[in-house]
Amino acid sequence: MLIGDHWAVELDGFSKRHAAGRGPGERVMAVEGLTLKLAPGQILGLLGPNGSGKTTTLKALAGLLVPTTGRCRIMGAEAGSTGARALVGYLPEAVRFAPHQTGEEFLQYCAGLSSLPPARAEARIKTVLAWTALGPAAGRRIATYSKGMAQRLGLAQAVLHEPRVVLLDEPTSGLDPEGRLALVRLIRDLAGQGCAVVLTSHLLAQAEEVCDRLALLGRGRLLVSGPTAELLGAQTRPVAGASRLEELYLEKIHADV
Ligand SMILES: Nc1ncnc2c1ncn2[C@@H]1O[C@H](COP(=O)(O)OP(=O)(O)OP(=O)(O)O)[C@@H](O)[C@H]1O
Repeated sequence: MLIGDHWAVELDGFSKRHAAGRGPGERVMAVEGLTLKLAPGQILGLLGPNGSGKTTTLKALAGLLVPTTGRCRIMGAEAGSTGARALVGYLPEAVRFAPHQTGEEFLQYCAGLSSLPPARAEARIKTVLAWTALGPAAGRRIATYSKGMAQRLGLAQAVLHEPRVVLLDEPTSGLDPEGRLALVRLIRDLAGQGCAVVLTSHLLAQAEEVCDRLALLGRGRLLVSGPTAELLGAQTRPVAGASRLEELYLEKIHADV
């Protein structure tokens, strides 16, 4: 399960309060006391209603937010440290591309941000363009890309520096079935290469199919987590028209009032 003595991802009592206004008392408790672990090569689906703390958790793991309390670690390194940043790749929910740039220029820019040496940058850009099937479109302006192509480019930037942990915020949202399938294949491929993947999604059927483990958040707190097969195997109450995961989701969210 572990590489060395470390989990790929470890959240230990992670809490985050966001400042919601100018006053010191105006705070939003986005995540409260979240403890989770993920081994290399596993895919974790972070689920929950809007505002339940999924993006806040990913941002903390990416080192973009400092925990209010608790710890977030990537392969044993404190999230946000130089060591952890080199090991983690992040695809935000909405990537902001400069539309005048070509796909290749965008990746060159990202390689610069990651301080990849020129020869390694060139080789990695070639590899990720081929991996995401964007090679033929590499010289085209991003403004001309379909949403599926833009999302694959976003994934290409997330893995450019060969991270061991990849964080994906709603990676297949808004994609057509073919685009979704292409992303799912790439995500599985990453796990097959030994990466730990944490993704958020509102698409329960897809999460059920793709994720080895699931964690359901409600109002910033962990409602249930575990291996997908185990969680769904315990779900026996039949609800007409609902999948086992939809059933579990609704049961836990409705109980969290
Ligand atoms: N920068 C911020 N400043 C203040 N409050 C924030 C900030 N970011 C998030 N929040 C609040 O924290 C809570 C959790 O938000 P978060 O974006 O993590 O939820 P989410 O589960 O990712 O939601 P969604 O499914 O809509 O993407 C919400 O109440 C949100 O309004």
